[in-house]
Amino acid sequence: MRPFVFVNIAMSADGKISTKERRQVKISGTEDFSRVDRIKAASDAIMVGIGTVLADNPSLTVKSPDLRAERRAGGKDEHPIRVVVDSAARTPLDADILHKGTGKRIIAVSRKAPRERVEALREHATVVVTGEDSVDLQALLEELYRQGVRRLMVEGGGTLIWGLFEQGLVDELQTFIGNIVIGGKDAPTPADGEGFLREADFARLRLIEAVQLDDGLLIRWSVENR
Ligand SMILES: NC(=O)c1ccc[n+]([C@@H]2O[C@H](COP(=O)([O-])OP(=O)(O)OC[C@H]3O[C@@H](n4cnc5c(N)ncnc54)[C@H](O)[C@@H]3O)[C@@H](O)[C@H]2O)c1
Ligand SMILES: Nc1nc(=O)c(N)c(NC[C@H](O)[C@H](O)[C@H](O)COP(=O)(O)O)[nH]1
Repeated sequence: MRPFVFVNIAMSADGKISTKERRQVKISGTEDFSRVDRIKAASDAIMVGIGTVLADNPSLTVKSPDLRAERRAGGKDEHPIRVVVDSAARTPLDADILHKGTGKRIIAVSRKAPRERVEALREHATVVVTGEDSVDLQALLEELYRQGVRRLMVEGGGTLIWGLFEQGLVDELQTFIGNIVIGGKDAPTPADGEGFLREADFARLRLIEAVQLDDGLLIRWSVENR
């Protein structure tokens, strides 16, 4: 058993999620950022790849005091469990995700992660070890389910999202398309990695809704062939 997995990503009108130097850019406007806060508050856990932690240093906390109060009233921690997929245990010990806000953190590493890094991270987070060279995403999702996670939000980046699509582990995709053009053939996109080679393998989506937010468009799809 695994949680319901939905990906939320913001991309430019030309399909990029950051600049080619992986510098974070503001793609969402205020309406989309408050929507992101709401769907985060409605999730049991939120997951990112180590590339995103190193590039953006996100805290992944719920920003609205009202939404945090609602979670507390429902008997939950103020913030969802924060999960980093980090095969080689490279999460910096001073990363905001380890220090900002209360609640549980999980760092998922592989068996090749250096033992001293893993021990240092254990001071701040629960460390889950799966996979040989890179984290076994299926096994990680099963472990999150065992820990009570039923609804998991994935916030990127493109490498982790590709890994989840490649293995048929995504149930829903929410893409906000913002009103900027970033350009650059090497700028990250919502699903990077190798990409599917055969049409038969493509993830197939069904449109749930498309709504205007600010000067952009939010599109929600369910994944049909997971
Ligand atoms: N616009 C947005 O909504 C948004 C959101 C998040 C990140 N970003 C951008 O994305 C970029 C970072 O993306 P990225 O692709 O470099 O890194 P990422 O966040 O996707 O992390 C990739 C890492 O995940 C780890 N990983 C471990 N096991 C894996 C597996 N089985 N499959 C896949 N990955 C595995 C690997 O160590 C890999 O290096 C940054 O530029 C950031 O600003 C944008
Ligand atoms: N939805 C969204 N729109 C954007 O325009 C943008 N740049 C991100 N980027 C994702 C980023 O990696 C972090 O998830 C957020 O910046 C949250 O980080 P904080 O919790 O505020 O520290 N996400």
